[in-house]
Amino acid sequence: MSAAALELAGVACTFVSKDDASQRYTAVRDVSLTVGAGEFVSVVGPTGCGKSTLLNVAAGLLSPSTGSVKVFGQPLQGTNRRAGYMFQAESLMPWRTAAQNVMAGLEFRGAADARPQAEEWLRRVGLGGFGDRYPHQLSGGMRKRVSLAQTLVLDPDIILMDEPFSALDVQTRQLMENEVLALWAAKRKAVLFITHDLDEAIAMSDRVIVLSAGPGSRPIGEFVIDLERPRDVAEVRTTPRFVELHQAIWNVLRDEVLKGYAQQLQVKAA
Ligand SMILES: Nc1ncnc2c1ncn2[C@@H]1O[C@H](COP(=O)(O)OP(=O)(O)OP(=O)(O)O)[C@@H](O)[C@H]1O
Repeated sequence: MSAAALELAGVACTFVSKDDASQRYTAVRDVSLTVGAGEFVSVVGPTGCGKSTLLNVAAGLLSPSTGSVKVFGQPLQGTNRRAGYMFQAESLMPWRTAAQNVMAGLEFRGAADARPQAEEWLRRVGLGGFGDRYPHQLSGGMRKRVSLAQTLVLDPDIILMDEPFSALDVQTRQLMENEVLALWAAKRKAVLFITHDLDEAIAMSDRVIVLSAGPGSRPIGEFVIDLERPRDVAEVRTTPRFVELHQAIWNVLRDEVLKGYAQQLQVKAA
């Protein structure tokens, strides 16, 4: 059997306060999860449970306190060079045009054809002809498309996405989700997708992993999403199987979400 694209085994992450080393917080504990080559896996969980922490571990931006990370069977050391990232926050350089933003990573690699590749990817994400615009001259949805092109132009084998569309309005978000699915279907890269939106997770994924509330979050449920592809994220939500899956996953997630909110309220009150 070929190795998984990404494998986290027994991962725990404990953060130690800079001011007081006795102050420790274990965000995640005993996390084992895999993403197969070409598989689309989402992780859902209550706010603050450690979803981004796990994505940072997969990206090699954060070393786990215990446990191991393998990328296509090889232990991960340093940043994950097989992966591309798309985060929640705006990642575009405001002083560069859309095309120059998309080209940046290729230029860094010394690619001679950075400009035509960037133009081609802008076209694929529906922004052909917008390459000369600066980020402030684009809408939020368009900027996300540029970010998507910026990630995909590097042709990563693994795509790590942390709530990439959470800042978008519902319609733009659904358009972007469908575009990501179409691009994913064409290239079949491994995707680890973090979201707090269960509908989005089900509509997009092959598998949904549910994390418990923190501290010490860990996977408490794993669901295979057997909805037919290709999917339209808006239409698939109306199918009986989607509703069934939603109910089954929500049954596991509901209590954790309530715990997560209760903890946030305690932190605020303290
Ligand atoms: N560098 C850090 N130092 C200390 N604590 C941290 C650090 N990074 C994350 N945490 C804590 O670890 C927990 C998990 O954070 P993380 O951002 O991974 O959660 P999340 O599930 O992505 O949250 P959200 O759904 O709100 O985006 C939180 O309680 C957070 O405060």
